[in-house]
Amino acid sequence: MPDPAALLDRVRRAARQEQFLAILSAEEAVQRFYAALDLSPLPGEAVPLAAALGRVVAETVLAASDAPPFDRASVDGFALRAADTAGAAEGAPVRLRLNAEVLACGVAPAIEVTPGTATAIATGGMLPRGADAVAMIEHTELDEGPEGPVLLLARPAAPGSCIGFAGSDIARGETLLRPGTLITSREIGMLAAAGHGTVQVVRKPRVAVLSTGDELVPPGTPLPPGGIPDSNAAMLAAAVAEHGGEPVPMGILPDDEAALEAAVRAALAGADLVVMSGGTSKGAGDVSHRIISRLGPPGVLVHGVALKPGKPLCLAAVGKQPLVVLPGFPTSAVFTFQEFVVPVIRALAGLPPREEQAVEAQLAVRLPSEVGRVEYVMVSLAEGEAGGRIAFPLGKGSGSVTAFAQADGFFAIPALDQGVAAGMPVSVRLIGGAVRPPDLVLIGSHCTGLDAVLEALAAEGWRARTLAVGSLGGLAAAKRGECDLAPAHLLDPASGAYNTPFLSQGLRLVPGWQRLQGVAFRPGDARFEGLDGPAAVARASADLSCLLVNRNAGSGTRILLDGLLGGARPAGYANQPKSHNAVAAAVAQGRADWGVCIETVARAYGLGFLPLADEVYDFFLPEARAGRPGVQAFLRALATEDVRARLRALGFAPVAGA
Ligand SMILES: Nc1nc2c(c(=O)[nH]1)N[C@H]1C(S)=C(S)[C@@H](COP(=O)(O)OP(=O)(O)OC[C@H]3O[C@@H](n4cnc5c(N)ncnc54)[C@H](O)[C@@H]3O)O[C@H]1N2
Ligand code: MOO
Repeated sequence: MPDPAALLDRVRRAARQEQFLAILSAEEAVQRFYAALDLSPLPGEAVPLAAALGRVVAETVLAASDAPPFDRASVDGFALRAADTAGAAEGAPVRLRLNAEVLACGVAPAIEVTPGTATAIATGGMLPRGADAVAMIEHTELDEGPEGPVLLLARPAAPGSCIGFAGSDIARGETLLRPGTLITSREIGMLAAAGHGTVQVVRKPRVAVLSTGDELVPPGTPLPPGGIPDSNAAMLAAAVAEHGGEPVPMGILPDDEAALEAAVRAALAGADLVVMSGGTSKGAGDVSHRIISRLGPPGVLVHGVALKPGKPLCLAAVGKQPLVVLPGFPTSAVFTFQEFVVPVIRALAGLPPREEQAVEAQLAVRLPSEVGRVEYVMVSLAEGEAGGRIAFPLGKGSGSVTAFAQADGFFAIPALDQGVAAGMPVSVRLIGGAVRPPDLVLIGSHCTGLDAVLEALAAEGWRARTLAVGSLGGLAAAKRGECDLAPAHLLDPASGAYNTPFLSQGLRLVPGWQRLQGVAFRPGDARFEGLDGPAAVARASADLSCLLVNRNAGSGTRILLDGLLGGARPAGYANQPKSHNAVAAAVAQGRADWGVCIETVARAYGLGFLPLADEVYDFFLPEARAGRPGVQAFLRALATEDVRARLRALGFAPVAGA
């Protein structure tokens, strides 16, 4: 733990200092970085075929042998001379004396097929000298003559018939594979057939992966207070392998200059490329900077790029060896890795540039953007009413670990634009290849009960996509025809009824289940114990020391709570996470003292629970979408006793007739 005075000093120094080199555009950054590197494929190495899968061919491979290696029969039958069979007909078969050998596979023929003779041969058997055709066994009969067995053939055989000629598939010396070919099982089969036991492949670029940060712990180990699992290193190592590199995990380094410098030097010595993450934007960033400047020219080439996510990206080189410091935020790290580092790894690995694919889509909601940086927005794609695609921003910031993983793609908002209006066309670059539209799109409120229905659907092979945007957001999407179902729990204060009052033309309501909303608090908290729900809300909201964890605007829970608060703004009101789980977690961890969530979730976190409302969770269904197979499957699943039993087990009460 650094002492507070040292920490303050570090903060002051960081604040004084010019943090970034001149901020470059992404294009300028790429140009400056790549110009300093040698991006030709690494030298080749011979590997046995068994180890060649996924490798890249380093040099042109010429076939070492013919395939097939000799003329061979392509049917079971008799090797013979075509000229002998002229005039053969039903009723007037040609008679050929059978030679005393049988040419099974792997048998070298010993007897020449002379005029008037034939030799029995198996599919794949080596053609004997003298023979120039093979007759299928089905077209022959055997007879016994004075000099032994005789073949009767009732139809003529053309020269070359039923023969696979040597080298007809692969000719020795023919080009089999060219440099840059990715070796799959198919290439391996060809290599084996053409006489190769090994193949020259591009050496995999070794990519050292280092994480920096005192807060990081290896994934899967218990988190100390303030600890964060090192997800960047795990993700980066896998991404390195996905693009033909060999990850060299170097572990987690504390924010300590000497240790970091030693580790970076070791990484440079043992790898072709060094990728670090974390500590690029603030105090510790200076550390990386100072270290890099001591490693040798040219050093830092780029620090600061006008894009979001990824502004603090640092691109450097030692000699021609690339060294990259990615921002610590996971989305920023993965995004900048994909954009700036993947092309380098692929080039060194001898792989062609990654194929980029873009699709046009309509932006579902208005999106503001900061002027001055190109902003990349991660989106989920859904099918619109007219068959077009709709892009929904995931709405997760650079600190999210899920945004990149869950997005179908991203689009760019130019640096000088203040945002994009809803309904505008955007060009979405796909992540991870083509998107197969889901069978079912649900947009709206999330409920743990929904997982029970979707699990049953998944078991039948249906792929559903859910976007949790809150009940009101879902209702709006349903009205615009952008989803198949909009799960919602919307209370109409005037009538006290749920959901039905919000129906409009073109929408129908599919009954779901009832669930209990209430106040969650830590058991034993005397400020709540023994009260009923509404009394607890009244008391807690009047107590300044009692911290609320609120919910996001537009969520049904927020509407319920706002109704109960009647305009009051208790302490903690600005803390507005997006799920029941996040509310329960905040209370359980003591970051807040109370919040509103469903009973099932409160209980799962071991919290006390004071009921507020038995609310109804239903599904708005756009009429135009009712006939879709995915929707029909959903309705069927919802009605099965299995799903209803699962819902009851989770603490939900399925509505009769649902
Ligand atoms: N005063 C300023 N603050 C920040 C600026 C700025 O310009 N001025 N830039 C912001 C931007 S933009 C980004 S992006 C982040 C990047 O910060 P760093 O690269 O310095 O990263 P850290 O501070 O070390 O970490 C940020 C965040 O990410 C978590 N992290 C770090 N490494 C990992 C890892 N291996 N696995 C998972 N998570 C990791 C770390 O715990 C922090 O939560 O800075 C903004 N701030
Ligand atoms: O540029 Mo930072 O990467 O926005 O989060």
